[in-house]
Amino acid sequence: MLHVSMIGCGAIGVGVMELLKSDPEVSFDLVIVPEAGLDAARPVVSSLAPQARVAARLDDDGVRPDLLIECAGHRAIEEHILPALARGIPCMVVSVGALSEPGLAERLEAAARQGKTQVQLLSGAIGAIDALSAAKIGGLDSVIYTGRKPPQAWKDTPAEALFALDSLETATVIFEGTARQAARLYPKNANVAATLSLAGLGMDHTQVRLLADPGVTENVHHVEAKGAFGGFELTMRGKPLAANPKTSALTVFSVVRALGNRAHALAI
Ligand SMILES: NC(=O)C1=CN([C@@H]2O[C@H](COP(=O)(O)OP(=O)(O)OC[C@H]3O[C@@H](n4cnc5c(N)ncnc54)[C@H](O)[C@@H]3O)[C@@H](O)[C@H]2O)C=CC1
Ligand SMILES: O=C([O-])CC(=O)C(=O)O
Repeated sequence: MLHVSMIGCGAIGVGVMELLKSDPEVSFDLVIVPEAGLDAARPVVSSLAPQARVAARLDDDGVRPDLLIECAGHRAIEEHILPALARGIPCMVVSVGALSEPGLAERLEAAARQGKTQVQLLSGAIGAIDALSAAKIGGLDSVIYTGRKPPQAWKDTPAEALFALDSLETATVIFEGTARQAARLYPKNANVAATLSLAGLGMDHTQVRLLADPGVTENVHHVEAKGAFGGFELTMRGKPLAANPKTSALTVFSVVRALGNRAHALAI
């Protein structure tokens, strides 16, 4: 039985608890949300994981989880993942875009080394991370990522001030630049760009284009990679979650897969 503490009780966290509620090998013991979200989270958690407590932080002296998983947002890495790693608790992270902040990847590595443990960055909404990180070993020449989402998925981002999202009639490039710039400007939409960079050519050499496209209903991720291995092209058409159109449903499934791979006897 894998005893899991989870940070976040939003679109991803709820989806993950729903899918794992009848898995006898995974137990959610604690769900961490900010102080202001405790009352809202309690009834949701008690219906999906009745054994779980809801709290604003991991206990300093309580029972240690086998695994701490972040499904919350960039700030949660600083607040919860770094100290847990230093205490030796293995962690998984879904808000990979946070690692675009200079020095954070190195601090995560240092904390994990201090705690003699490991932090796993999950593939989330994108596929072929295994192929890309293997290709990197032989040498990569270029990685180009194009993210295309319906205009409403760019609400509450800098694109809202720059483009009339509600009345766009054609696909519009809202950002073009490096993965590092994309992750800084569009943190909730640039996790994929950051994940591809960390697996491949790095934040400053992975090219990114982001589009608001009234012609799509899905979150479309396109990757073109070339290198000593040859090349690949990948197009993912991710259905957005009803609870959060910025998040593709595959992100939930990727968390469930990662937890299953830790908990079950056969991993794939
Ligand atoms: N790697 C990938 O492909 C993807 C990663 N993500 C990441 O996952 C995160 C969560 O996504 P959703 O569940 O859709 O968001 P959401 O907004 O529906 O839920 C976020 C939850 O985390 C909690 N939370 C926020 N900050 C926190 C903190 N500092 N400490 C503890 N709890 C905190 C909120 O109260 C809420 O319960 C996003 O912010 C994004 O960074 C999202 C989509 C794809
Ligand atoms: O499609 C998704 O779930 C989210 C996304 O684009 C990202 O964070 O890069």
